[in-house]
Amino acid sequence: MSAVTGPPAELAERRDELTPMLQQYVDRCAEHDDALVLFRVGDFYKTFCGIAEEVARLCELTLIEREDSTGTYAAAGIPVDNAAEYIERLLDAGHRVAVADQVEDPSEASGIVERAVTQIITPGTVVDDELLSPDSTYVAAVVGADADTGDAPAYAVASVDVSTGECRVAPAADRAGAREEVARVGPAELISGPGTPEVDPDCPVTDWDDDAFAVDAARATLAEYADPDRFAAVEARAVGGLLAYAEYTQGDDGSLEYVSRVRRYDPADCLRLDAAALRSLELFENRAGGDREGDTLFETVNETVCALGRRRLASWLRRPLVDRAAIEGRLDAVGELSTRTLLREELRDELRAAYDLERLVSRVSRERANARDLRSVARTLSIVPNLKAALADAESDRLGRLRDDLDELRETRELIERAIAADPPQEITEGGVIADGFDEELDEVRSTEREGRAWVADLEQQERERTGIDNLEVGHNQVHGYYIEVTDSHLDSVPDEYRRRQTLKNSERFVTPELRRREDEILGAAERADALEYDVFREVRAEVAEAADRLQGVADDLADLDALLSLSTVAVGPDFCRPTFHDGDEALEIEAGRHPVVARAQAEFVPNDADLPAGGVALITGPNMSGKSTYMRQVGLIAVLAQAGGFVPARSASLPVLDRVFTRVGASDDIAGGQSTFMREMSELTDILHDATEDSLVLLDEVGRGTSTADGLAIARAATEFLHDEVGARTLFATHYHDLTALADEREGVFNLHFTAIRDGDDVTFLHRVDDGPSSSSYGVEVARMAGVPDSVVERSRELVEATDGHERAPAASTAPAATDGAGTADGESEAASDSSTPPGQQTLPGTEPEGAAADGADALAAELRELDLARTTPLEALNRLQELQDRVTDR
Ligand SMILES: Nc1ncnc2c1ncn2[C@@H]1O[C@H](COP(=O)(O)OP(=O)(O)OP(=O)(O)O)[C@@H](O)[C@H]1O
Repeated sequence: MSAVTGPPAELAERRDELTPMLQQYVDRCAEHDDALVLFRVGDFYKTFCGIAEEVARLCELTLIEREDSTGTYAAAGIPVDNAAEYIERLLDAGHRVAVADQVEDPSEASGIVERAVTQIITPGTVVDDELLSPDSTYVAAVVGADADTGDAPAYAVASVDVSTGECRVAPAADRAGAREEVARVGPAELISGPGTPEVDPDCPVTDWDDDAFAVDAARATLAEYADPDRFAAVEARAVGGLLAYAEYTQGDDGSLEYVSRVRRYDPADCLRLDAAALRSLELFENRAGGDREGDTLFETVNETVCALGRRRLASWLRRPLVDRAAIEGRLDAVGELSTRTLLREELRDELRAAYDLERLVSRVSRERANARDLRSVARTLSIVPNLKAALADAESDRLGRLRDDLDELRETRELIERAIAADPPQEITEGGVIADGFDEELDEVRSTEREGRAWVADLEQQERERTGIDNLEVGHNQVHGYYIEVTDSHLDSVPDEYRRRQTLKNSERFVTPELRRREDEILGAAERADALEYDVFREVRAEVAEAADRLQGVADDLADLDALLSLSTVAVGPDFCRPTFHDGDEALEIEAGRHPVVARAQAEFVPNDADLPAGGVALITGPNMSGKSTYMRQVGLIAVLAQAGGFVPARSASLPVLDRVFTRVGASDDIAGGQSTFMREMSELTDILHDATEDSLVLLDEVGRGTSTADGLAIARAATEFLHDEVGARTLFATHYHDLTALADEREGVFNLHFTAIRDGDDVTFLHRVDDGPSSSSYGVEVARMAGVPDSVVERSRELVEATDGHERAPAASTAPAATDGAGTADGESEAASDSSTPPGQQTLPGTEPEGAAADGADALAAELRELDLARTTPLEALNRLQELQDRVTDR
């Protein structure tokens, strides 16, 4: 119960004195004390007291005083007709919403109409179309095994999309694995009970009844959807507890019949991307936290034409394949579609007409579908024969299978087309829903109604002729029904059987016994027709619901086809190629690769090659903004896209099947996210060092930068050595620690790459081209010079850097097992062997004493100099900073 939810105190304490309506409100609030209760009164959802204040504040509604015999209360009302828009605001503010609807027909109620909560709307369980984005919306639960029983697996992560019925559960070996799976699912809401571990999700967490996660209760819930014996205890608890929650949120509807399959899956069966990788590769969100069109890999390659395909493509990118045959299967289909332009466009045109069949079917099963929804089901089914025909000569296995599997569901479609009116209204209780000719009884009743109306329509003319009153009129109003109106000047001509009904200013209104009889007949028939239509509609809907599984099968196939078409549409773009895969012992080779997102926005994008042998570690140096991160991400994205079954932006790509892509983006790059602490950096590094395998791709960007230079360098070096010596993962490591480049001479398989910039007068041009070998270490000072720093200061900086270079290699080398000859420095100069007497982290500066306080000062100075981020420093700042440093050196 939050501060504002639960029964308002001023009402609850005197419940018995309240009006019956407010008593009901208090009761519903008490039953749902964790949600804001919206209480249906007429055309509004009303709220009272504290809840009203909160709702009025968040929805910018007027707070009114409601007065009755028992007192005055604050009240606010949300109009039922556009409730969705307001409910969305309440959800965004972190609330849950319980909708209490009238569950009795007001005309039949004795006393106050009974209201019950029919739906609880939470961020992860919305089913209302108006509140749903086209993307998947999951609610998830994580459960840990009971430590005493030593059950395996240790954790399970369950997720369900209540709007489509997609439900899955995955085992996880440890909490990190569970956390990673939650990140991959990306739920809108996470359910937690006392036994559930903390996994820091990026979404609201809802406390949920602990009992639901107890193994017996959970198995009992699960038994309604799947055979509980297929699941380990911890999996059954996670998915059973979660489904119980989903049922609870759907109020009266109870069991979610359309959850027809609960799938178990193993996260290791896909290319694993943890939260850090999803974020830094910008798969679904750019690092600024948005998903602006074109800013993410997903938006860049999303050419789907229907919601089904959009969600499918997202799930393929979130979980790329690791099974080579399955990858090749998708690539074959993408390849075929990419070369057959006409077929591709024909299929896409057909799919544009597809509605969101998954969600429609779930609405049909939940008895929430209206007549328009059924028409949309039929419309979607009507494209199936065309798709099958278009795919008749498809050659690839995958497309052939799709063609053969696609189920036309002819009977279901015909049933809907025969039964439902062509353009039915939104409401299913007000008639006009069922087509003529479908139900005999309905047809009869309708014809009675039609005849009656025709008789009335003719009456005016007939009576004018019979009575000779030429301005006699037949009309209708709500109160008196049909009447015959005669102006006062003609009252003499009114026949005897006319009965007076109403006197107006200049006229009188009459009825006749026959008109009354006809009226009753019309009204009776209309009412009967509405009731009949409703019954017939429900029967038709129930019959369609019987085919729910088959319809979901069609939805599945349409989703696959749209996703394949999307990948093939991207594949025909300039310079995309089909990747090839090898067993993993060969190099990851990319020729003229491009970053799919950056290259799309940048016409002048410079393609780059990559050649990373098994176990190879590439150390990438180069000035800020030269393209290091882009290059590394581009390798990662090409791998992800390829394993999702897509063509890749390169001239050629020969790839291993990766098991995971790890990324660690250094502090400076993450600052925008506001969450870059050194601690976080290290814990992500720990995960990588623990979990990477020789089939993994590791992308490290400026690791160690969040701490002092010496520590950072030591950590970066040790981590690189570990990855190379112990793990054997393919690694790309972008670093500003120039000293790290010496590792290339010590370890086979470690090599240097660099990015350069060239100077032309005052202009710096970044080539964005990757080249072999390390970059020049004196680049920072060059930038300072270009920025206009005075010559004397630049000269002094150069001296300091050279001196530092000469000595700083000592600590780095001293951590390596083998002594080094110090060759292969930045400038290509050979340096003397390191001074092994210099302690780690200490440098000697020319013109200063090598010992004591002065040496410490020089150390600090050198460290500060190296940490200067020149690409992000304005000339003025640089000048001031150098002045400050110079002052310090001169004072000494
Ligand atoms: N291959 C390329 N062709 C054209 N432009 C590129 C290329 N690679 C990167 N760029 C451009 O250069 C900018 C900087 O690239 P990137 O962030 O990769 O540099 P960086 O070397 O990692 O910088 P830092 O060290 O500051 O993190 C990018 O935003 C992009 O616009």
